[in-house]
Amino acid sequence: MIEFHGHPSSKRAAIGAQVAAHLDRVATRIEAPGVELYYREAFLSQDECAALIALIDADRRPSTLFPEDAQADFRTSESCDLDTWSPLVRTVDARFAELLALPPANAETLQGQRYGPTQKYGAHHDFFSETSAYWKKVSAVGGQRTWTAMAYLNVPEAGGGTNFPRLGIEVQPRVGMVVIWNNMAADGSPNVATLHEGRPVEAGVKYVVTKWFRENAWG
Ligand SMILES: O=C(O)CCC(=O)C(=O)O
Ligand SMILES: [Fe+2]
Repeated sequence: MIEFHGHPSSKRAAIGAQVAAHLDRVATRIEAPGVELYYREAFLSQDECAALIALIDADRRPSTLFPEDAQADFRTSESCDLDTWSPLVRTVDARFAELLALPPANAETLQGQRYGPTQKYGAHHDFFSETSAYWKKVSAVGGQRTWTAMAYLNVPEAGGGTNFPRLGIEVQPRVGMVVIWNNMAADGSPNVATLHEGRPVEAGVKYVVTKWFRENAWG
């Protein structure tokens, strides 16, 4: 099956190599065929996780999809953009940028997400498809999404892992742990092997925060 989502890019290839070299020093690599995937424990403290959960509970509403045209049962979680001016969010934003050694200006607004029982985020890519109707719009504002960093704020009683079906890897939530991956292949083109899903929560609730980095300054 041919899945074309975009062309190689020397700029994105360079971002990939530079961030991976940095993460090799500050995070742990998960062996994954053809994908740069890392984790780091205790990226957020227990107190920070609890405070972020409170912010998400105050603001959450049914998640939207980007683009907005996918099936209704695909992303059933609730989510919100976290308040950029909150001191805690500013601290966490700065820590994400430092973790990846990427310019803070390239990061999208920190997104919080809550999954109750049965809720999930179906298999998707975080990169934008250059063949999509929205590509023109997003490419003018920040360009392609390169790296994703997602931190777990709690551990659900059952379910809720982050599954990469093409890698045969399912990451299990741990409080304060961050998972980081490059959505681009080595040549800077969108990497379909990064397909991933938030598995349904079977019992309890799951909270995460996600940071998506663009190739250029965003917003
Ligand atoms: O909740 C998860 O495990 C996955 C979330 C995700 O894919 C995202 O925020 O882009
Ligand atoms: Fe994702």
